Amino acid sequence: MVKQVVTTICFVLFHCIISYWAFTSSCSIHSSTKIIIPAVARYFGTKGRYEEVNAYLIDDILAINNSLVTLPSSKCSEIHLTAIIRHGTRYPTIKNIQKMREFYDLVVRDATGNLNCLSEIKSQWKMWYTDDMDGRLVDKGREDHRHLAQRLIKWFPSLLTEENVRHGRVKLITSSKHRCVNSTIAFREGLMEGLRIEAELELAVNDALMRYFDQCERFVKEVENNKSALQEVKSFNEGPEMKRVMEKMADRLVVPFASITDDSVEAGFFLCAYEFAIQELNPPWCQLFDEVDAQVMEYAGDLKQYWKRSYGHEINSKSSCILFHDLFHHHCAAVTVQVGHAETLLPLLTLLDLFKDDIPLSSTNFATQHNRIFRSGKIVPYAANLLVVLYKCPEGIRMGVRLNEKSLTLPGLTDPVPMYEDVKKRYRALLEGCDQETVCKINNS
Ligand SMILES: O=P(O)(O)O[C@H]1[C@H](OP(=O)(O)O)[C@@H](OP(=O)(O)O)[C@H](O)[C@@H](O)[C@H]1OP(=O)(O)O
Repeated sequence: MVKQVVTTICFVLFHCIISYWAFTSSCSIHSSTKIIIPAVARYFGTKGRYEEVNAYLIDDILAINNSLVTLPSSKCSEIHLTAIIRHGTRYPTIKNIQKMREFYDLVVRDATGNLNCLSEIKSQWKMWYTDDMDGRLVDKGREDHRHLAQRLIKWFPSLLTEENVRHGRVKLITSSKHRCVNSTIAFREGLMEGLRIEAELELAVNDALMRYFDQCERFVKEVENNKSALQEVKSFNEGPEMKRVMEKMADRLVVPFASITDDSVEAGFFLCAYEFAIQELNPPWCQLFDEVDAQVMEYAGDLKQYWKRSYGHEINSKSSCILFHDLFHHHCAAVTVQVGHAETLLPLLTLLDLFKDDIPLSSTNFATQHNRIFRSGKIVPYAANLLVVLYKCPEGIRMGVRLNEKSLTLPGLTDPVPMYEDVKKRYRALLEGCDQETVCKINNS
């Protein structure tokens, strides 16, 4: 009898353990100690965290990884740093909040699937995003910039100094958008905290430099206001890969296929991405996508960036001529920090011929682009940063370029820290041309 009671107790205990594990493993997963990263987090594109690009930061947000950076000889000293930085983690824009709300309402109203996550979405999760959030910076975004400032002090201790701050040799420039202004304020706070000082440090709004795309008439006419400029994106969203994602979503929710659109699956993917990026949760929304779905969603996002901000149209990169020239015009500052958008960085990186695949991204070659170089989540996650350093060496001035705190070798050059003169030779055509007024002029021909 005793043996039977003991066996029963063990069986019940075992069943409880299994069912607890099954529940947590199939839905939103909270761990009291570590953040559980959604399996699809690497596919969030421009909605992705900076930590997904530099995973060592997850354990120590102030760590710097010297093995990722190539320095010139120790006889060289840093004389100038330009840092062009995307704002930190933000809320969704209003257009996406509205899509997310619509999808949430559909799931709550119509979904009858028996996935554990669906019951969590229907019984626990509440739509908390409101239109007024519209792309504003979140607390995590302030942290992104505060921490980046403190890491840059560790990377450049001879440039980011109390003396340079107090003598006006550190300049802060920002886009007028609230997420950029607030990121720059957070960056400044991180700087003061890292240097352990309190000092006056003005920030200057400069949209001609940080939002040049708004003022480039040819870009506005030929891309921003021209729906056909993103035809590849539209075709992909209407194509077989996206259709399969939509079908699988309808099957998981057990709703009519016709009620799931490409906007629905994008909204669901954004709910997953934003819940993780903003609250560091692994939300039930992420369980509605498998890895293949996530790769398709990532490619749709990359197609948008490619055709609207990068190699898709020449004017995309040419619209950044003003920022390109500014990069080679060394203000009297020791450090220039410029805070903008993904669309501030991507055209400039394109103008420098960086992240260029041999085969253009199109609506019909997803299957062969799995190993593409152009992955927006790797290039411009939240707080992405392009660092251009000038070094004074016995042999002359050298230039080092880093993206997201990793050294980059400029295309056409072999030295990871080339002579400045060689860089200027490599980009001579742009330095002698690439006149903003000329390239942005609408050809009335
Ligand atoms: O899809 P949304 O509305 O989020 O697109 C945003 C841009 O976000 P991104 O596509 O880069 O994730 C936003 O860029 P950000 O760097 O400021 O986040 C951009 O400023 C905003 O206008 C939206 O871009 P769109 O091209 O107008 O859709």
